[in-house]
Amino acid sequence: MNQGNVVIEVKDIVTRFGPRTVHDGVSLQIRENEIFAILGESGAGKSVLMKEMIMLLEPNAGEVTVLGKRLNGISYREAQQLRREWGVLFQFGALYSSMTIAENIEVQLKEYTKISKEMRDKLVRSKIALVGLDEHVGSLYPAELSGGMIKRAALARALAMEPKLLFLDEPTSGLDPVGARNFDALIVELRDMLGITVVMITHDLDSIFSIVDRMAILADQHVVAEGTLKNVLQSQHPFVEDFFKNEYTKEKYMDRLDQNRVKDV
Ligand SMILES: Nc1ncnc2c1ncn2[C@@H]1O[C@H](COP(=O)(O)OP(=O)(O)OP(=O)(O)O)[C@@H](O)[C@H]1O
Repeated sequence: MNQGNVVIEVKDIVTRFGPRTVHDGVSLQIRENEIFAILGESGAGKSVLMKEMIMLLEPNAGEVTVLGKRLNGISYREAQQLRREWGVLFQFGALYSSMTIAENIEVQLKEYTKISKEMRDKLVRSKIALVGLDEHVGSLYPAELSGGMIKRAALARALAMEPKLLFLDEPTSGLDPVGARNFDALIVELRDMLGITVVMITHDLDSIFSIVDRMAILADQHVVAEGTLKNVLQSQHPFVEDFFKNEYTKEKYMDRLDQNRVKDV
């Protein structure tokens, strides 16, 4: 597995909304082929940071570079090209309710490519299979699917353009424990099979302990810890202490914490 090249670089980002400063010099690097998590308490600016990576928001200062392209001052043409390189799974699936699952998956293929209807149908079928859904799901509407199926359908849509990067906003939230672990396994499988890089916002300790390669902790307008679980656990920042070193976590994940040999845990 190649986990060398930096595919996303965030450098000294400052983000303000009116008088509120959300980021005040946020920097991090995400490498090719890794599963990278953004952690932090509610309101820490995780979603805003992800939106800045996918050009839905612009920071007040600092630089974001994605796949070698600086987003500051990027031309319309380059921005459109870059948008094809990523897929995004928003927190609540965000499928179009008036379209079937197949039509939802087809949206970007229609918008960004000139491929024939027959080929689009083939691609849609292959994406539905890729995320582990049954072929007939393509003709159903979002309202006819369970929460877990909606997540998978939204993932199929995010993968429609065969992106290099996959952004996931709390992918396992709202899923039951079995569904959440199955979804984690799917993310790993897709990363391995497709060679993509995965960036996810998560609060899910099971995901963090089992599938995440590296992570960044956002707090106090900064990245207060970044790296592998082992690196992050060395931090004594109050968020890290509360999130990873509380009694419940220590008991439930004793093995993983022991493997990472953290002092005072
Ligand atoms: N478009 C916007 N306009 C004004 N304020 C915003 C906007 N987007 C986000 N904010 C503010 O920025 C802060 C960070 O929001 P963000 O959604 O990034 O938090 P988060 O870390 O993702 O939280 P959560 O875990 O609750 O989703 C919040 O105070 C939010 O109200």
